[in-house]
Amino acid sequence: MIEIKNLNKIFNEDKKNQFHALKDINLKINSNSCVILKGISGSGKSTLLSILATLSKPTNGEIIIDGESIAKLPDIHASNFRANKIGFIFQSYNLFNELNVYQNVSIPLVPLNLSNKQLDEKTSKALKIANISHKKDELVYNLSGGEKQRCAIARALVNNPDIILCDEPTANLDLENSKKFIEALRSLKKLNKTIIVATHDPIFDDLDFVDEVINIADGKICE
Ligand SMILES: Nc1ncnc2c1ncn2[C@@H]1O[C@H](COP(=O)(O)OP(=O)(O)OP(=O)(O)O)[C@@H](O)[C@H]1O
Repeated sequence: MIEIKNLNKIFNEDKKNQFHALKDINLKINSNSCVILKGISGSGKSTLLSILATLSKPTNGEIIIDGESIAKLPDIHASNFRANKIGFIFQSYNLFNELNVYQNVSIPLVPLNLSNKQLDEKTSKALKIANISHKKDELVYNLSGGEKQRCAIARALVNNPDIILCDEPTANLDLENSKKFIEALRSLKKLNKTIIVATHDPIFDDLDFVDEVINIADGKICE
């Protein structure tokens, strides 16, 4: 269970360009559920996801994930938390073009100090689930958009995280690849992951495996 309590994010606090991006957010997200966080550009979706991923800290408020308070974790604990619990799929994939698919997918395992055998087993499994094993030796630079997305899915899965966060995952995909991404999400749901997708893409409307749609506007949750 993810509990968000009275969460606020103010950028550039006390400066002329201060901006209140998240305003008193309160949410409960059940484990193994798939939630769509819907809102127009600039509504605060990415800000909320990056705080949930411990990639940035809130100005105030609490986030409790499976009983652990994560909002103010010191950086070293935050990176351990991420390595064990979180898979993140970014809008722009955030892959290293000059590395091959296998190398990109195995990156989140580096902090875990695994043996080569364990590293290979986990990486191969993630490549298989994301249906990108056949390109494992290819440089990411040479992949199509849909293949880059599948590589990003494999990287998000490689540490077998409980929680998968997706930020505008279909923004750079055509309709066919967007539909394939939806089917990949459906499979992740069957693997009992908790999935949060931030999007304004109508393709996520009315999906049978989505448990809840949360609307966000101007940094606030709309009831
Ligand atoms: N580092 C920052 N400094 C100042 N303002 C910021 C910063 N990051 C985000 N913002 C502002 O916070 C608001 C919310 O941004 P956010 O990226 O969370 O929106 P979003 O809903 O994800 O938008 P999009 O769909 O376009 O990605 C925006 O107005 C943005 O300009």
